[in-house]
Amino acid sequence: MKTFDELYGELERTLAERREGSGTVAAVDAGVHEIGKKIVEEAAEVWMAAEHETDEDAALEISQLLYHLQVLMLAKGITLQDVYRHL
Ligand SMILES: N=c1c2ncn([C@@H]3O[C@H](COP(=O)(O)OP(=O)(O)OP(=O)(O)O)[C@@H](O)[C@H]3O)c2ncn1[C@@H]1O[C@H](COP(=O)(O)O)[C@@H](O)[C@H]1O
Repeated sequence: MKTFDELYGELERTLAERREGSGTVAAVDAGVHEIGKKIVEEAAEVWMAAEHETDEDAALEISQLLYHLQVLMLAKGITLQDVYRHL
């Protein structure tokens, strides 16, 4: 288990080191357009799981959406602080 901030730090390191076999490296290399499409897909899966599946299923989909949002943040160079100051 890890927190939102811990995942962001891990992904930062993964990208800096361009870790072999990393889906995050591949996603960032694919670019913002492709990441954006994935975010829309994951958001729809969150909605469907929340309406039609279990809370555990919804939690899983939410975790995937959060991951892909972080991938977009890292692709754009948006930090946690950039986001948190709007919360
Ligand atoms: N938390 C996540 C995470 N959540 C979601 N995903 C990605 O999102 C996909 C889930 O999307 P779907 O349910 O649509 O599954 P899918 O249709 O098979 O998706 P695709 O593989 O086709 O894109 C997964 O297959 C992963 O590619 C994640 N990929 C990585 N992480 C974490 O990120 C860290 C770095 O991972 P790597 O970059 O892969 O080393 C590790 O701690 C991982 O646990």
